[in-house]
Order: sequence, then structure tokens, then C-alpha cells
Amino acid sequence: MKILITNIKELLQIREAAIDKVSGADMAVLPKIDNAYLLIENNLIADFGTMEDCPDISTGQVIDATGKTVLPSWVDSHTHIVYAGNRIQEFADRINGLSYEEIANRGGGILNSAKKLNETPEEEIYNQSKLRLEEIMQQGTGAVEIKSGYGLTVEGELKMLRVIKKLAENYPVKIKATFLGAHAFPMQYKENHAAYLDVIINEMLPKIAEEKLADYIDAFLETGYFSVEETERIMAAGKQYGLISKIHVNQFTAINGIEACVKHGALSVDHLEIVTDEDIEVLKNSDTMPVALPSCSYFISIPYTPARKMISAGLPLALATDFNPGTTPSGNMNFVVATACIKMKMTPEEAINAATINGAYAMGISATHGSITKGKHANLIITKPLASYYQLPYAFGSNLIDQVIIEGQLLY
Ligand SMILES: N=CN[C@@H](CCC(=O)O)C(=O)O
Ligand SMILES: [Zn+2]
Repeated sequence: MKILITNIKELLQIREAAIDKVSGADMAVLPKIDNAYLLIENNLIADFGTMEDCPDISTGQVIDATGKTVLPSWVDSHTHIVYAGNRIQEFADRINGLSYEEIANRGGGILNSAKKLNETPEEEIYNQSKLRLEEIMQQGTGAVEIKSGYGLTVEGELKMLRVIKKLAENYPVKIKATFLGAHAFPMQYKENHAAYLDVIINEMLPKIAEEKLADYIDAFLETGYFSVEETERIMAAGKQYGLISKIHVNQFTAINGIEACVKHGALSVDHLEIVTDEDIEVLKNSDTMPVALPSCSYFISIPYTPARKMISAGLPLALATDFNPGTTPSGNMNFVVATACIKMKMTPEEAINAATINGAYAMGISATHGSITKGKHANLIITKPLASYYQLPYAFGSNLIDQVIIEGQLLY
């Protein structure tokens, strides 16, 4: 099946030669073709160029994109979209003055979601989660990483990962699964961390590996959650089963966690609301992708990742949503891109690079996703008519997406 998109006003993020990520000053460069066409064949990007060279196709579908922008679909490399129920009461509690930490200390937060998850049947969790997946696909996300971490029991974690597997089987969107058993200590292990690490390493991990349910491993490396040493044990154990780490770190405090993550070859370090000069130095000499989650900063009123400082130091940066019931009940990558421009002072070019090719790197899929490159998967956003692509972050509250193509399939 062929799809030919013609008269594209601006075709963004074209990369003739495949690249895996962009860093530092290169993040400000977003190559594009004006008045372009793009040809899809067998769900892959077969060709693209200026309209002067546009081929005729005798079979297939032609989409006229006059006035519209076409770009790679968003790659959301950090989400928790599989969960049960909601945390609306905690939202109200925060408005009334409680902090995220105070709510967690009262048994709310992650443990609240874990209780709900363990009480809810797998099919019901699937039905709730698929609505969130459908929503983000319509908002232009073509690839998404989904974490476990609301089970915190062997059965609960397996249940979440099975739901993620079923979503991956039933939807065209590219999904990677991350095991996050080390998301919080269940109440009964608060005073016995070693015993819960034993459950993660010796009970959960072997079963997850046996059923091939996870691609990556994660931990919440944070004061009051998992220490540097505990996270190092998790990363090392994951590696034994072929799971590279992607770690929650530096959300509230900087405790030299990034250095440990880099030492263990983490694919990404995520959150980074608090970043020290030493953290930046460590990241400079690594292949680890820093990932910022601006909707989380927005929703719980914590600092934004210091993007300007990091990019000026020559680092790459990826953007993701963190879609979860507690700190970010939104999976809208359009809002993330806009907020990165508005609050983190990233340019539109930097933000789009961060939400496409660098997101793909943070998911381990930049060989196949994240740019307009011949042979890559046809995951595309076709916008409504725009004055220029700057309108995407500028009109931050508008839905500017007209059509979405995921793995060669036109969604609507
Ligand atoms: N910080 C740790 N985990 C999630 C929040 C989880 C929750 O509150 O449910 C996050 O990335 O923000
Ligand atoms: Zn998260």
C-alpha cells in the first residue's frame, strides 16, 4: 500500500543520513524542505523531496497537504500510562496546601496507585489504559515507553507488564516496556529495604525475564526512595537479564545519582529538575540521554530542567510527558513541546529535536524512528494549515494536528 503526501508546506526533521541523536548547538538545527512530497511504501518512508521531483503513483492514496506541516510523530520515551483509577483527591489536597512529599508520607502517592492497581482486574486495567493510549496517538505520539511500577508485588508488576504487552500487540504504535518494581517501598518494607530488593531481584526479575515482558529497567533514585547504592544493585541485576537502565533521578534532590547511572551505562536519566555542575560534567562524557519532563514541573510546581545550561554545555536533551496519575495526568506531547519553549527557553527547533530524534534515542529506537529518513518507519504528523511550524509551540492550547500516520497506517 502506497501513500503519497503532496504540496507539503514544510517537511520537518529531514535527515538524509540516519543519525541517532543531536547534541548541544546541533539541537538548534532542524533541517526542512519547503513545498515537499513524501512517499510511503510498505509502512516505511520510501522517498521525499521537493514537489518538482514528485512521482506519479497509479495505485494507493494521495493526501494533499497544501499549507500544512509534516513532521515525524512524537516519541514519548517516559510514561506510566498503565494504571488504575486516578489521584484526583491528591490534586485537590495539593491545591489546599499539601506537598507531593507530604501526601506520599501519609501513604498516598505511588502507594495509593499501587493499592488501586492490585485491587483491579487485569482486563479492567487494560480497558482504562487503552483509552489513554488512543488519546495520545490522536495527539501525535507514534512511539511510547510505558513503565510498570504501580504493582510493587510480584503479581502486580507482572499484571502491569502483561497489560503493556497486550497494548503493544493490539495497537500499531511502537511500545517499549520498562520494569519499575523499584518505584517505592511498600509499607511492609519501609524498615527493611534489603528484603524488598530481594523480592525485586530474586522474584520479580526472573519471572519478567522468563516471560520476556520488559525491554528496560528503572528505579526512582531519590532521597526517601531508592538510594544510590540500592539503585546500583537494581541496575546491575537488570543487566544480568539484558535490561539496560532508564532511571528516575534528580527530581527533588541531587545526590550523585547521575554519576552512578552513567557508570552503569544507563540509556537515559529522566526528570533532572535539580542538576548540579558536576552532574553536567558527568553527562558530557557519556552516551546517556538526559530526559526532561516539563509537564511534571508544571503540574506539581517544581523547577524546570535547566535546558539552556545543559545544551550550552554541549549535551543532548530529550522531552517526554511522564504521563501518570500523580505528577502528570497528561500525555500531550504538543503541550510538552510548547512548555519547553515557553518555560525552559528551548527554541522550537531544539524542542522538536528533543521530542523526536532524541526521544527515539532515549527509547533505543533511533535507527527506525524519530526523523524523516528513507527506510525509517512511516510515523508522521500532518498538521492543520499553519503560518509556520513555530505556531505549534506558540498556539499552545490549540489542537493543530489534522492527521496522524502510525507505522504506515492513517489513523483518521
Ligand atoms: N517520580 C516518580 N514517579 C512518577 C510519579 C509517580 C506517582 O506519583 O504516581 C514521576 O515520574 O513523576
Ligand atoms: Zn516517571
